[in-house]
Amino acid sequence: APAHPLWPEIERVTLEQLQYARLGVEGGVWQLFAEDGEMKMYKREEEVDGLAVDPLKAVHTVKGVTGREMTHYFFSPDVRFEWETTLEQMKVLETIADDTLVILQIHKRVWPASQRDALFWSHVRRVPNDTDRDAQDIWIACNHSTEHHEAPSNEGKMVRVALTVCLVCQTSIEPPADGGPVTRDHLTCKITYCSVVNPGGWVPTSALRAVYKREYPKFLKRFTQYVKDRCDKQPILF
Ligand SMILES: CCCCCc1ccc(-c2ccc(S(=O)(=O)CCO)cc2)cc1[C@H]1C[C@H]1c1ccccn1
Repeated sequence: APAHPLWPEIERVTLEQLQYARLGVEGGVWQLFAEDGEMKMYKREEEVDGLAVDPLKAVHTVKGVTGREMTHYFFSPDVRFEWETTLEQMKVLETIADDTLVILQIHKRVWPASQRDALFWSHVRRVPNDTDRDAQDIWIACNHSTEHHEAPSNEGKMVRVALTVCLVCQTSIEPPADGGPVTRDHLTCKITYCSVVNPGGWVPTSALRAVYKREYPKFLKRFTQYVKDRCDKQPILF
């Protein structure tokens, strides 16, 4: 494993997020707040220092793509502006490895709040499925706020959010009955997207919850559709 000062934290947080995502939405603590076809979005209403920091967990089933493809496009900075509509600027501050980056993102201002930026490490990895041998491996992409000497301190211009986000994907293959080749029609990708965003500075709770209710379903729907479109007619990446 690369000898980088962030590596122990990246390893710990990524595996913690994997366990957190795999807990699903049992326990009755999660409130369903949006549904669209296979996509179900849950939240928990929590406040930290009077700020709404509502953990979010979404589950979705997407046909025709693999978990490797889904997490690849989520991780890749090159395509982020294709699907992230709230992004104004993005800069890769450090390439720690080909699967690990430090990224600074400036998001569009969301009225009535002041503009926000996010500084985080981003990591993607394949995790062998330890419970079900003949299942496909699990793929996880994880973004977690970090410090970085190259990130400009905004001199009060921008408010920095704190976030931990993960996208966990499990691919299933239903092989064709006639023993023919596996095509995208035989693929199903089960997705769990988790996010906890601390807005970093005061936003009226009602306004923030309205933004979450509007932005998160749009974001996950647009992102997953983007991956389906990109993968259509392309060779399958398992
Ligand atoms: C008044 C709003 C204050 C908080 C604004 C804010 C900033 C960043 C983020 C955010 C940052 C990263 C990610 S990601 O999953 O890592 C993908 C890469 O971009 C996801 C969401 C969210 C929000 C909250 C609006 C909410 C919102 C929700 C989904 C989309 C846009 N805005």
